[in-house]
Amino acid sequence: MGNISSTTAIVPLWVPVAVFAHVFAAFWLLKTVLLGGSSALFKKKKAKKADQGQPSSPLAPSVKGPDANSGAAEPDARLSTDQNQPDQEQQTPFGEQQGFHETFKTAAGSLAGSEDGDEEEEDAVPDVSPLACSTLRQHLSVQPETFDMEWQEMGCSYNIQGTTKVVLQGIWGRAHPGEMQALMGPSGAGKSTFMDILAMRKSVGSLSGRLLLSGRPANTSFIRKTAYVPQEDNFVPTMTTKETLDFYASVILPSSWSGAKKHERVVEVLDAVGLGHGHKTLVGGTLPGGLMMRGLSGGERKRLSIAAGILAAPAVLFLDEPTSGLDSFAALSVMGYLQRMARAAEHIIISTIHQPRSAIWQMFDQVTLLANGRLMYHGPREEMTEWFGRLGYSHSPLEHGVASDWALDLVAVGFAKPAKYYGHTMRTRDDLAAAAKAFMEHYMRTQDVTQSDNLPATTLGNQGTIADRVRSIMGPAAPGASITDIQPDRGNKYPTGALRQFISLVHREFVLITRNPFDVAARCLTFTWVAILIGLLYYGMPTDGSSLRSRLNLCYVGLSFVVLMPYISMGLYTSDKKFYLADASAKLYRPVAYYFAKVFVTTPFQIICALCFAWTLYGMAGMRHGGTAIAKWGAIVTLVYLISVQVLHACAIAAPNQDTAFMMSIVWTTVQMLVSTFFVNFSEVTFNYWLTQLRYISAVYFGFEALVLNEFSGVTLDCSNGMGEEYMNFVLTAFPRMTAAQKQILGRMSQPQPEGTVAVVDYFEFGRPFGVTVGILLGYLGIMHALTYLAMVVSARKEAR
Ligand SMILES: Nc1ncnc2c1ncn2[C@@H]1O[C@H](COP(=O)(O)OP(=O)(O)OP(=O)(O)O)[C@@H](O)[C@H]1O
Repeated sequence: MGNISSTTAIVPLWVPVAVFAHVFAAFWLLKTVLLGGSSALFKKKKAKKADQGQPSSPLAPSVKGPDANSGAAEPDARLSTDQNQPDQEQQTPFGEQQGFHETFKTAAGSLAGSEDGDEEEEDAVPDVSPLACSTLRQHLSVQPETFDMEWQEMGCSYNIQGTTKVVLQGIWGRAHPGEMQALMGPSGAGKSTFMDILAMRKSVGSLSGRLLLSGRPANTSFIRKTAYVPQEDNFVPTMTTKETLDFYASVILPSSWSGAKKHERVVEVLDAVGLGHGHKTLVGGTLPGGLMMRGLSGGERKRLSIAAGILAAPAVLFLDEPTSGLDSFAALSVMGYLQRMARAAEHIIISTIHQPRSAIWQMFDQVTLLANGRLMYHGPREEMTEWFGRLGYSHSPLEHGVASDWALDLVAVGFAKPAKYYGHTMRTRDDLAAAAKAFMEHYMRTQDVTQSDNLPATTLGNQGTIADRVRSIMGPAAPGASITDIQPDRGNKYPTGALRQFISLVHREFVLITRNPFDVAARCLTFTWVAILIGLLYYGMPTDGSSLRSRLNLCYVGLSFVVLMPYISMGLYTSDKKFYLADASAKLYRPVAYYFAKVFVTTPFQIICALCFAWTLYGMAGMRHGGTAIAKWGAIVTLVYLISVQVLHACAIAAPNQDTAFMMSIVWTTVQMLVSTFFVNFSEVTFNYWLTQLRYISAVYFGFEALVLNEFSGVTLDCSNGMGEEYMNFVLTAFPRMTAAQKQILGRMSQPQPEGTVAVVDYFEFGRPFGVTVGILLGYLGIMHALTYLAMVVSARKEAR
């Protein structure tokens, strides 16, 4: 039997804990501030360097920013280092208005004025001359495997409530190393579907078709030779460009590569996309929690995406709308770097693109135009207008502008197209079908289509066979048709092992949370300040029986705070889901590596925050003295907090949106707090007693029991003055349905006695051993982790394309 000490507040506990919390938070805040500051300084220096057009390494492109072009005195020097080289880009046999040089000159010159003085603008267009590209090629440490691609009769259909919806049919084409291919079409034409099939990343729908690499059927190893750059990147805003690529290098480059080789590759790729001078620049963007962090410009960010895409030297790089969201000059800059990489490293680039400006349009070698799931054109960019001219749809540059815009207008049907603006154009699906059929006949006639086992023979000039072929192509795609060589790799999809991924993810998670001022630092301070606020209210609690109510309340207040506190982080949990799903769709790492890394990094910080709260409050209020009691209080409060965090995290992942996540969490929290026995003793519930069984899912119920036992068990409060009228009235009002026996206990306590035994533990019918409660709470936490993980994996499956 111990006594509650007559000295109340435990100063040696709460003061060091509160000081630690502030130093801890200040440390992380300072690190973040210094990081942001150095980045800002760095950016200024970098802007100067870019203005001077000084390459920082042999790989850095000789670039000119908008300012450098404004004089237009020597614009072509940049693009034609080798004056003797014939200018391929100017070969526009079918009447394009401007060559690339000329268009770029005009565009860059006109933009220069508007960009003047803008220190943020870091974009520049690289030198894409053959000499510059071959110089770059010589310096690259890794060369991608090169092969010709040929795809035949690709299609996709979905079974929707028993009916077959054909979204893509009869798509043929080819691509060669170093080539830039544009994939265009109106919205819903099937561009994403086609690109996903071609990239072997499509896992839903009935797929058909065949992919040949240098004449041989592709197998699932093809997926490792490709990279996919999505429209939206998924970078951690608080990482630098170098750290970002280091992370990608660690998870996508083969484990057999040494650290030095990976480092070399990261540096050369950053140089190649013109980011070599800003290794320490933060990526920036919106942090989970809403804070905007200054970082890369839109164009630089897109170039970083491209750098991540080409890091593993893929033979084929697929890009989804690489210029979306960029201003005109940044878009030109990004595409310039892309073209340079395609030429230098002989990547095949296949990119969806919407309404490219003239200069960008002319960077493409080949074009695939889709409409309504059909192939309208596939071939050289400069021959597209000629082809449609043959069908009677003529392009007039003066009237219709850029050929790409005109082609998109031409194949867009389903809305009024006044002849005044559109001239002779396609208006109906029948028009599209007729044009697709004509193109297929043309393609079969003019292309040396590779024979393969699954496809009927097609030979140049064999009209009968071609007609058969066309008929089969133009018919609806056979439901359920699939050819194995375009199925996604379902085996070992990851280039690195789970442990390697775990280590890389631990580093990224650490940076993600410690550099976010809303995360570690703010949370630690909030927990401590709230504890101080509550502690001030309870500071100097008496040590006799009159403190019974306060001590009991504090047990409950401590737990209710940690149950409610995770709500301030709901935004972090929902953004975490978005973040994970984007990476999962890119199949960057195993879900289990991600989950363990997340738990491994976040749990210690959560424990620190919970303990700062628990012990500051405990010490200030002057709860039961003694190391064991203090440790037990800290353990229970922390466990309930971890459970609460995990429940909210699980809700954020399982729910389709944040509002639903809030609703699910609030139901759980209500149960936690109501069925904790603090508000109503279970034996007093006469109506709907079954509801009290919900206690078994209430972490607060178990936690409250442990804290009450910790505070009162084996303790004798001095009741020599009795509890007094005030406390008696409080207890009677708070527990109106008391049994006669309970009232008797209370009556005893109300009388002045030399030493009164506190009957709180008896009243609540508490008695579970502390170890059992801890075991139950740990089990609860484990189950919540399992459910969160399950919800994560299920959500990722639902996102399958
Ligand atoms: N899982 C699916 N189930 C049923 N239909 C689908 C599914 N996914 C896509 N579609 C349909 O397939 C068609 C082609 O879609 P896709 O996303 O490939 O077009 P897109 O050309 O990329 O369009 P956008 O430019 O708007 O992205 C659309 O009509 C779309 O509604």
